[in-house]
Amino acid sequence: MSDAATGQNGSQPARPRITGWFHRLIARPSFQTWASHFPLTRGIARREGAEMFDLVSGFVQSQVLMAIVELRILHDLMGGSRSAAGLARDAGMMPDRMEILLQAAAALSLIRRRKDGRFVLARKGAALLGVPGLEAMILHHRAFYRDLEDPVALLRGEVDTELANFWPYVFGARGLVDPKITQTYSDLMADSQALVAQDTLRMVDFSDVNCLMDVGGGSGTFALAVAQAYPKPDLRVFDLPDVVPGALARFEAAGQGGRLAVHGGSFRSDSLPQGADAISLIRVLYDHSDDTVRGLLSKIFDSLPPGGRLIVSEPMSGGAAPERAGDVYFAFYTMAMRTGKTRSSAEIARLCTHAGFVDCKTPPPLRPFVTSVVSCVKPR
Ligand SMILES: CC(C)=CCC/C(C)=C/CC/C(C)=C/C=C/C(C)=C/C=C/C=C(C)/C=C/C=C(C)/C=C/C=C(C)/C=C/CC(C)(C)O
Ligand SMILES: C[S@@+](CC[C@H](N)C(=O)[O-])C[C@H]1O[C@@H](n2cnc3c(N)ncnc32)[C@H](O)[C@@H]1O
Repeated sequence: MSDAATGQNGSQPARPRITGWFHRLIARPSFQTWASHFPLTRGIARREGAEMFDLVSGFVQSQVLMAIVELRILHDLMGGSRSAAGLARDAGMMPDRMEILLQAAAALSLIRRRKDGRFVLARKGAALLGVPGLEAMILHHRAFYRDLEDPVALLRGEVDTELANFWPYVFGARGLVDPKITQTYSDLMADSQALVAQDTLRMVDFSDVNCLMDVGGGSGTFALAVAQAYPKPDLRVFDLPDVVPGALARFEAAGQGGRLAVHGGSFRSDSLPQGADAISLIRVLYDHSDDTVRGLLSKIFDSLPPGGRLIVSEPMSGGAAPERAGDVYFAFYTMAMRTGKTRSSAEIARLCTHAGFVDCKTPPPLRPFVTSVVSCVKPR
């Protein structure tokens, strides 16, 4: 069969001829002009145009958001309406420049422009303030923007990325890093865990679990969310030795100290303790290479009893059905980190099956930009 019939690499079926013809037609400026006027096609043409412009200008929208967060405009508006002149004075900026920023934020529905010209908070801006850790996450995107400055060079592996150094724990480098900086990462990770824990708990039932070990459980945010949602299970957190004391402190502060045991170690070099009948991996696999993941899954398999359950929860690629959060944001984020990758639920299920697990399940994600879940079982 020719390449035209099988696709260039022989693995994809060829596109029907009609599609190529159709795409050539759509790519013609004269057709676009016609379609933008013809009553049956003008709605689609305008919508596609607006979507395309959004794609083209998305980076400016993100920078507007960055300025709004850095200048704490949403916090200011929480106290009531403000004028551009007043906010400009506070920000050390010319009023006409602040007006440009506020007008942009209003166009993005973060704030609202009143008839008298003053600005007030809009629902989206208020909601943003309530998402745990989101402002800090937006501010840390400065490093990500710099890594993305030349995306082709990034894809070719020619960029010495800043994100590769941003999360030092990934290679267990905590001891080498200023404790204040380490605390910043831990806070960002713990805050951004809140929504992940919420969605995971809505997708997975832990009521029959006697002992859950959260591997790579950080400062215990997810383990504590499980403890607070379910009275029965004992909790364990396995993480690097410098990290696990944070989990003990979190459980103590929540009055749940008696339910947690911690294990300091590295899942690269140490075996995992036995005794848990369920193990969770929350935002762990996408930090690591396939080799590390294979080794970790095999250690988890060995440490679980027959019938024991593994729950993986992290943002995932859409795989056969590409998806914005996983395939744009998280895929490029993990690529810039250079240690791991964003995998689809099918890829994760394959790795779990390879380790010996069966009965892999993928519940429909509630918010793919927060997390997706794969769960599986060690055969009895
Ligand atoms: C009462 C009446 C009349 C009306 C009410 C109307 C109503 C119900 C309005 C709804 C308002 C509302 C409650 C909105 C809620 C919005 C929420 C919850 C939005 C949540 C947004 C979450 C976002 C945008 C999350 C973004 C997460 C990011 C960017 C995470 C990045 C994580 C990274 C980079 C992790 C890195 C870890 C590593 C290093 C890879 O391992
Ligand atoms: C992205 S964080 C996720 C933390 C937590 N599960 C969450 O979702 O917030 C990855 C965690 O894996 C831990 N980790 C990385 N390498 C590890 C290793 N070799 N052994 C044990 N834990 C490790 C890190 O310390 C960190 O707490």
